[in-house]
Amino acid sequence: MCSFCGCGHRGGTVSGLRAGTAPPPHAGRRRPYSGTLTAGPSRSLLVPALQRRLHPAAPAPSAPPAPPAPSAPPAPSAPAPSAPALTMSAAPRRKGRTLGKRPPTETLPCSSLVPPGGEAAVRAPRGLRAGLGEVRKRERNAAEEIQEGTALEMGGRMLRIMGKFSVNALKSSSLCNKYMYFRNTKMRVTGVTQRNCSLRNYSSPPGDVKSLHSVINPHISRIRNIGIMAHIDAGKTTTTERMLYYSGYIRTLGDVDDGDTVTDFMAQERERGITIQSAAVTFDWKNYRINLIDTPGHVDFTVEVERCLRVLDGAVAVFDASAGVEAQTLTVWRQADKHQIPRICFLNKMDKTNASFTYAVESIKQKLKTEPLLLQLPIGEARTFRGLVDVVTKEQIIWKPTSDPDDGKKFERKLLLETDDPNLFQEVQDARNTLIEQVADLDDEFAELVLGENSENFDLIPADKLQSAIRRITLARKAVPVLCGSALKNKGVQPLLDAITLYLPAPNERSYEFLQWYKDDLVALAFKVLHDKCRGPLVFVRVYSGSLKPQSAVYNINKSCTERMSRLLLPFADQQIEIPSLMPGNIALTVGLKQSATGDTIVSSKASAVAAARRAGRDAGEKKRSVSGVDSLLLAGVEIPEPVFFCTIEPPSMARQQDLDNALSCLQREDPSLKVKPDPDTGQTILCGMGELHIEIIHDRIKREYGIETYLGPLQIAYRETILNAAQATDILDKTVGDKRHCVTAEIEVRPTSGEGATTKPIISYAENVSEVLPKELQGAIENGITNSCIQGPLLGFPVQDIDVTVQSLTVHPDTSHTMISACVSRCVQKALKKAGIQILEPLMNLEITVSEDHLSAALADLAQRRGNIQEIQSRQDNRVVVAAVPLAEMMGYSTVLRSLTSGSATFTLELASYQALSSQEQSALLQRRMGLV
Ligand SMILES: Nc1nc2c(ncn2[C@@H]2O[C@H](COP(=O)(O)OP(=O)(O)OP(=O)(O)O)[C@@H](O)[C@H]2O)c(=O)[nH]1
Repeated sequence: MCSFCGCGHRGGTVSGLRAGTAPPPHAGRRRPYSGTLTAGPSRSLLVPALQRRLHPAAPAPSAPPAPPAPSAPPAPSAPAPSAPALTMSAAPRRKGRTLGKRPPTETLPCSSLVPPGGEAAVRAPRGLRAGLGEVRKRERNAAEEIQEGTALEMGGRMLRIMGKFSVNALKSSSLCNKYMYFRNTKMRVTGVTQRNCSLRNYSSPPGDVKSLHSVINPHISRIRNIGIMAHIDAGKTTTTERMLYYSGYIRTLGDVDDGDTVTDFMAQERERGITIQSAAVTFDWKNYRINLIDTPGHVDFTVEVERCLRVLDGAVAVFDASAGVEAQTLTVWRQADKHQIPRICFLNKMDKTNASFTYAVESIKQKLKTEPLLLQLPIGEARTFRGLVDVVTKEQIIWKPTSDPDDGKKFERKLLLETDDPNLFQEVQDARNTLIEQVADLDDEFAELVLGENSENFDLIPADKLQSAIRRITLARKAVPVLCGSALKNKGVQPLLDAITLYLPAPNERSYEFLQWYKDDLVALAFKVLHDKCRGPLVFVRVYSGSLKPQSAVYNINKSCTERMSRLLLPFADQQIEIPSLMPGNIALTVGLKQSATGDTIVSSKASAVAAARRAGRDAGEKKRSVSGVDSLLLAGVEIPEPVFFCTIEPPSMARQQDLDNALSCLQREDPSLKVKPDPDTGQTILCGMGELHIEIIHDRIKREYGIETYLGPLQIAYRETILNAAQATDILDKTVGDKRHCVTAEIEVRPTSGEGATTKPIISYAENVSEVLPKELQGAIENGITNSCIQGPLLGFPVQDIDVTVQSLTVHPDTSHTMISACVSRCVQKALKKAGIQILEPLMNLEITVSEDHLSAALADLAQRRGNIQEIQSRQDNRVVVAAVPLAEMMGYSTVLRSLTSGSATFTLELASYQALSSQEQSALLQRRMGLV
């Protein structure tokens, strides 16, 4: 039994659960798991089970000995088993029968595909690999047993069987000539060959020094809450995967291109090779606890990045060393500035042709306007990149292919001597002197040291003093340490991990103003919600003060409700471990919180919130403020930008509308940038998103995760409306409902906002004669009416932006309800807006295209046809970067066009810049289109 959800899934509880965030294997997603524990222990056995794995030598406490499983994978330290490999043939399968002549069976000798002991060559097409679950299911039905670690050849490709579903040792005779199906492919096992296949043996934390206490609650000074952020494809996920590997939490390296990394666990992520959802993983590195969040790089998921930054104490900005600072890097860098997050830069992809350390550093200086501290220098570049020199200690770190596979675990670290490489030695010497001068300029304490006894010889300055000064500077965000490496080639990740622990802050080194009002009471922020089919919503929380305990009630300030949390889980690499408490500074998953959504503040009780509100009120000089009125008590939520695309979404039949509504509300809790609303005219459900990819992914998730095949209407642009002139209107509402007469007379003026803004929140003011007599309780009803009328503009129903609204006069009959006041005010504002003359605004996007010189003119010519305004053409190594402003309406399906224009060599990013007015012809053409006249 699955001990998490109580469903019938058989398999290890601890090791059987997926990466950080995913459901158990039976949920049908994600790769299968190796089962170091064959039968799921009960909840109470979780901690002892963990203890046993941490101390493998210790006898199991009271659990009955598990029956010997013939297929159980070896202990982590044991050599990989020698498992037989299957050879299969593939034939197309259509509607349940094979059409035409069966293609000849091709049997390749396994040895030609899998090098001895080599997993590296076992590369299956992503789709096929994702479909192994299917193969496995068929296998089970056919009562066949395949051993984990088996290599399976399919269509001439070798596939690894990654799940554990063997009972008997593999017998070629019993498998040969049996058919299996995968999607439209019928496959036959034609041979079984004994081969060594290394196992991906997940989630056995190294059983060496860690005690249970350190696993659960490390000292706060040893916690690092870190995010990995960058432009799309810079290598965040690859770097994260290496970190998990070197810290010992996964046994084999996953690969983005193969779709088997720990943090990219959604089917869509694995198929597309991109990160869509941030994933939180916890691991330990040299006695430090690292809670790491891998964030998406695509601009459509910027909100996801921002909400993660909210709970981070530090970040690693990853760069493609051949491209330097790219468009999305700038965006996330600004977000990190906003949240005052200390950062480290990691120049990745140093192995790439065109990689240039100097170019990347220069672009950090120029574009990010920050001071880079070069803590490392590369040894070689591009193909010759083989290691780095630590500028602080003057040690060279060289990765030599000493092991097979060359996983980068082993490297040589020794002092760089002049005799080793005189040029490099001089370069390092110069770089160290420059670094010391930079640090001395930024840190007074270090300056004293440099100017004192060591002024004559910088070589005498101890490395630890320099490191401490670099730490202070990084924490104060006066400069950023820069490191380099190649995650894919397994170089530079261990020094990066060291730098994270050395230079990025612990939670107690960050200051949060709100903590003073809570004393030591619990304050936590829910920063991510996932829906697990079995366990319901899983809410990721970060604790700022106090402690969280399972089976306890907590109070959600945003939702004003008390909720019960049933369990607390640590997302250790790709498994979730139940813990008895969560201390300040730490991040964990909670089970049981049904109401909490992303961005909600959680405290221990309502009384605690009220007490904190009172203290905050006292501080602000305002006594007796209500809890709801104390915004400062809520941890700053994430600003969600307005979506730029929308489309209608329909279920396959009316009977499934309820299911669709439910799926959408779950997805909205996970993703606050997704907006869902009914169309006021047609009653259809409208889906609003941040981009084409965002909506496509949501559509796909509804199908895969909720089993609803929905129909999307054409993708449309979310325009905005504004007014051209000031105007005034009067409205009278006089209605008798029952025995009550509701009577309101409102006179309201609207004006275009004078300042720069692009805000859809109207600025509300009251004429002096109104504000003097207006009872406080009516103010809410009036402001509701004004805000509601601005949500849907009078011309096309788009939000109205940049307006000032002044209530000139208001007369209210004593019996009038607040709803009637709101309705009258809303109608009055609509009247005034119509009189003021409506202008439609369209989203204007910042477009950045990276294109080779050969295709530049084709891309520019195409932009000219799209009303594009080219602002700049920069050089980036051998490529050109075109920066332009283009209306979003012209960018539909642009990726396909650009791909064909540039033979797939160009890339682009699109980001909302502002809203610009449509010309009168464009506006009338749009009106006609919307009315269906053209
Ligand atoms: N040559 C080279 N390629 C790399 C390196 N690191 C990552 N890559 C490749 O770059 C591509 C993108 O890698 P990811 O790790 O998915 O990048 P990412 O930043 O996580 O991407 P998103 O999450 O989609 O933004 C993959 O094809 C990787 O194999 C590296 O050090 N060198």
